[in-house]
Amino acid sequence: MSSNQRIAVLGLGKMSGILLQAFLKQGLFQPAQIAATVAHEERATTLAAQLGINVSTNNVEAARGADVVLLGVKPTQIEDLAREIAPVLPPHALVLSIAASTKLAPIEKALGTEKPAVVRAMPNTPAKVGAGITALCRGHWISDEQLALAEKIFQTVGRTVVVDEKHMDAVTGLSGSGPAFIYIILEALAEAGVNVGLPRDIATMLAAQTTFGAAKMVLETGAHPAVLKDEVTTPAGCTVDGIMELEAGGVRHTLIKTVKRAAERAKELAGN
Ligand SMILES: NC(=O)C1=CN([C@@H]2O[C@H](COP(=O)(O)OP(=O)(O)OC[C@H]3O[C@@H](n4cnc5c(N)ncnc54)[C@H](OP(=O)(O)O)[C@@H]3O)[C@@H](O)[C@H]2O)C=CC1
Ligand SMILES: O=C(O)[C@@H]1CCC=N1
Repeated sequence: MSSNQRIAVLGLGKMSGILLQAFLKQGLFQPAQIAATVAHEERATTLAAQLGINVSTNNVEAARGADVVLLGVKPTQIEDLAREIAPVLPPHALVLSIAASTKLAPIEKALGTEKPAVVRAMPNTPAKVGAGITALCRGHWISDEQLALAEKIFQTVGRTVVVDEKHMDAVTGLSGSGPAFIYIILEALAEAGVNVGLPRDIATMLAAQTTFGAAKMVLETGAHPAVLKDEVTTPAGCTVDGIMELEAGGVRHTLIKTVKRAAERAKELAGN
């Protein structure tokens, strides 16, 4: 970003905090280009000291004249926030909403200008280590250049994929919420390692690296996961006995229901 462009991060919570720290670390924005807000004064003071940026509780002042605005508040707060900042946003401002559930149309309507430029994004917390995935969908008046800018911003924290808005709740259930599901699976695998006699730190490292390695195999070979699974499964060996237990435990059914429920919840949250 050029040094005279400004970003406002409104609602500097867990997810937008991860993004902002990555932007700073990668040099996408310098501290002087950033203004952020939270709800509570004492949190604003702490974050300003921690991050060396301007953090306040004043959304209007933070958004005034901003080139890029990242909305990081809860889904039910997005429309009010958009209405609050609408009068001070320059016509060219690119608004990025990371809220689950809240659709583009009500955000565009709340901004009220003739052709507001809004991109909806669903990032995830592995962004913290540069291994995030962000799904983006373009608002009604987003130019190719603005979409490219949104992609560039989120590519500082991992991969991006552009989807139709109709897929955003499904994305939320799979990759937005997904890290939490994987952590539980990882924790259970580590517990399993402890159960068969491994020290906990070694069990956790084995579980995490195995998960990472398997994911990297899928991403880099492009092979179907079932083909990769077959490579591991020696006839009459150990793996197939393990797989029988996994299937008896209904892991597929449980994961399908898990993502389905999270995606349904994403439909409900904002109430639009
Ligand atoms: N956590 C995740 O993994 C992901 C979250 N999201 C989305 O990100 C959004 C935030 O979630 P998350 O980061 O988990 O939640 P947090 O509760 O951590 O963040 C919400 C932030 O909004 C601030 N806030 C509340 N009201 C206002 C206001 N009126 N003006 C300015 N700031 C305000 C809060 O301030 P204070 O700290 O002072 O209370 C808080 O910092 C949600 O819409 C969620 O759907 C999207 C993808 C992944
Ligand atoms: O739990 C949530 O609602 C948010 C959206 C995806 C991840 N966290």
